[in-house]
Amino acid sequence: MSLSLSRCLPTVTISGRTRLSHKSNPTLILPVILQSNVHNLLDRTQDMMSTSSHAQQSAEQAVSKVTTTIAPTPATGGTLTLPRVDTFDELVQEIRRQLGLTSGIDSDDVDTEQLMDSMRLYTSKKSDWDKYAHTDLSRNYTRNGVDDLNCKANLLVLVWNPGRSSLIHDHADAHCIMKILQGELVESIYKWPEGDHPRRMIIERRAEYRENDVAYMHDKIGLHRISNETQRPAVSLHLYTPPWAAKYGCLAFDEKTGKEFKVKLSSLYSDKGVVCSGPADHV
Ligand SMILES: N[C@@H](CS(=O)O)C(=O)O
Repeated sequence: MSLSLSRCLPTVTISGRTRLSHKSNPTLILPVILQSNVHNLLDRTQDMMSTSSHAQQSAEQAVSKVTTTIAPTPATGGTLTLPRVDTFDELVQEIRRQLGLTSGIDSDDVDTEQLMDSMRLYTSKKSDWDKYAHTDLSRNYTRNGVDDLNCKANLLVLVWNPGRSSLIHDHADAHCIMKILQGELVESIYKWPEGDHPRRMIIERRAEYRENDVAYMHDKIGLHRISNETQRPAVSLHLYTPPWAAKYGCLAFDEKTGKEFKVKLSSLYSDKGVVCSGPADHV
């Protein structure tokens, strides 16, 4: 039973979530219904055979089998079913679908946990995304456009040179989700500077990420800088939604004084695999 279900459903269930925000989407409803049928079956089985603890045990086992078979659980929470994401292109399609379902590009419309779950479901494969991953040793990193997701976001592949970092910066009130596609990156999270006096910026914490890790950042959490502290290039996928930084730029900060300055983020090193001309204006 578990085998045939997993074969016919190209989906993955995230266990423990109570929220089902894509009620209108049949690709999501179908597995949810099927899973709820299994639960109905269990209820009925339990009603009919309430005196038989053996039957009850088997029914419970049946449900747990289905859940574990169609439900690797990268996140915690109730029950939410997401499509499988086997390739980079499928991940882009899935992000497009999720952002397309929101009512606008207001930051509050975005279900960042679901986007992060889909990013987690994809296992990085270099041949999938290599055409976007342009390297330029004269820069700290390159910003390579993948998709603008119906103008609702920026999806970028960043290629980080060894020993290089971004500036400390904000995210223009947008959500930033980052998945490591190759190598390792370190995120240093800083407090927003307070007061008018120049003062060294305070690091709140450091996080180390490896291939396939997914991280989230927003101005409400603080400011950050990403660094490649290894001797090898690293590659990361960044989703910015809404695309405010590309539209309006973002703020960067001097680590020693906390002084802020505006940075444009509208130009790309390459777009959809094709190298663009023009100077870098990124952080
Ligand atoms: N936000 C930076 C990359 S990172 O340091 O998060 C950028 O888009 O260039």
